[in-house]
Amino acid sequence: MRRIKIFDTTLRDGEQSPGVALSPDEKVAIAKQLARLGVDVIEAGFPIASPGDFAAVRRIAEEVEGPTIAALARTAKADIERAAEAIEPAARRRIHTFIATSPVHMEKKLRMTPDEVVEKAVWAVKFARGFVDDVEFSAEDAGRSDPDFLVRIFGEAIAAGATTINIPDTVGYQVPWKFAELVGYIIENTPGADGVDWSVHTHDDLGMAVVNSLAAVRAGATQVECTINGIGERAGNASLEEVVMALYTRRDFFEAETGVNTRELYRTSQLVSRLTGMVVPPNKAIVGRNAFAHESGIHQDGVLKARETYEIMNAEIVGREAAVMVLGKHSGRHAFKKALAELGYEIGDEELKPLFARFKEIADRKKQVTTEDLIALVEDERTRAPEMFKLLDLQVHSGLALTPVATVKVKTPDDEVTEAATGDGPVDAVYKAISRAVGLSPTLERYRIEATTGGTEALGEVMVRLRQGSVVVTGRGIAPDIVESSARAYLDALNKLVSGVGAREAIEAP
Ligand SMILES: CC(=O)SCCNC(=O)CCNC(=O)[C@H](O)C(C)(C)COP(=O)(O)OP(=O)(O)OC[C@H]1O[C@@H](n2cnc3c(N)ncnc32)[C@H](O)[C@@H]1OP(=O)(O)O
Ligand SMILES: CC(C)C(=O)C(=O)O
Repeated sequence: MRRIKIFDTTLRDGEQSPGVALSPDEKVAIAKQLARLGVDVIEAGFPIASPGDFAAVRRIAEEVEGPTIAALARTAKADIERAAEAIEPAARRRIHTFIATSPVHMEKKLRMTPDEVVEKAVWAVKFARGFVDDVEFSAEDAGRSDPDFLVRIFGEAIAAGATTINIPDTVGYQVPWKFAELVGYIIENTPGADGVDWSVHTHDDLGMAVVNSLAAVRAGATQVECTINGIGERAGNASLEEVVMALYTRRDFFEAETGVNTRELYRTSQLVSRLTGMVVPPNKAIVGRNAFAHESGIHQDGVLKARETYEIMNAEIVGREAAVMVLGKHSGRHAFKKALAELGYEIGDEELKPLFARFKEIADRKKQVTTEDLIALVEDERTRAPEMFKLLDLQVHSGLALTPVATVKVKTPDDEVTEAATGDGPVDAVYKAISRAVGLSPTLERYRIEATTGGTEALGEVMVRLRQGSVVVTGRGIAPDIVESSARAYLDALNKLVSGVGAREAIEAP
């Protein structure tokens, strides 16, 4: 196995994400977690950029043990001196100096000739070597640079004392085949190539940062520069967790390993997301909320039978809880039954049928069916009386300047009856319309509504108590729409009243 070094630049290139500014305390907290994660190098910042950045790099150099602490510097005297001063307390320290090598950058931005660029690079590497033994040289925009010019400048940088050579695809222009070709060509042709680490630093402008880094590893790169959650300038950098887990999961192919403790990946991702305020998309590989969740029936059934049918990694290996089954409109009977069994409900095939049908009805109207929804569903179904009256349709009009009016269609033992009524509120109107339809008007003694979970997505669970003479019944109804759950609860109670199921004598107050 080849050992690939992980160079984390969350605190430098990651912090270049628009809208992100970390305080020194926050940077130290992230750096300590990166050390626990086991990265080889932490690029702690760009000390010349600001007094705050200098202070953060300095504190990381003082307080964080384990990884090499690197600081970025242009090929400028003041930058290199400031970087050297900032990392001075670290046990292992690196100065990372860079200059652009693409024609457009040299001509338009730096306004320098290629010869001047080479001269500046050589000078900077030698000057940095005066402070530290570990110097990284990067050819900014290497992805759009002439390969032979890169061979030339890298050869000279190595001769000047650079110990790591970085090939950045600064603007995310590369594609894996071409990038692998470029990296392979450079390593093969640069004098002194064997004595240094070969690094890549890729950006995600075309969504290829990770795959370009992996292609470079195949072509001989020994270090990958990346960030937690893939944050960074513009569309971001190669995501550390994706690079690491790709190398780990496909070690059969890459024949390479990193020193990262993968079980710390999720925790690190959460910390970076919290402190930077950059939300991790739910579908983000490895660390997104859905990365280890299964929603569809066929997948859930497969995973229940053998996890590896739909999982290429265990969630635990990246520090997350085991894969979760999310119940929704695509779920099937196997996952539904398993979820109920986990809640302690022994459900036979006969009972499963109507329960599953109602679950699908609810799931069609609700994004996710929660544990609380399931409990309410089973309890509702189990205490249900034979359906003499069944709700077929319901329409309600209400508003600030409208008298609420409800129209209901109810199936009775003999017929389908449609009735309408007005009321003090939409529920009152519905209850009056149902009473007319079924020819019963018991007293509504109690009405209670609860949301099964928080949020506007919750199912509304309604409980009503009706009284007719000395007989009392309670009814329950649940649905995503609270007027519908009110109607269902009322009809459930009416069914109990006429069937006698669950009916009891009222206890009169003395
Ligand atoms: C690809 C990357 O991600 S590189 C890192 C990018 N990160 C950052 O820029 C964040 C921190 N940057 C900063 O705080 C500021 O840009 C500073 C402090 C570095 C410089 O600020 P200023 O002196 O005001 O210069 P400004 O940023 O406007 O322009 C950059 C200057 O550096 C020069 N420059 C750019 N890269 C290099 C280099 N590698 N070596 C030497 N000079 C360089 C530019 O040509 C320009 O010089 P000029 O003023 O002679 O035209
Ligand atoms: C400084 C270099 C490595 C960089 O960030 C880039 O080229 O994107």
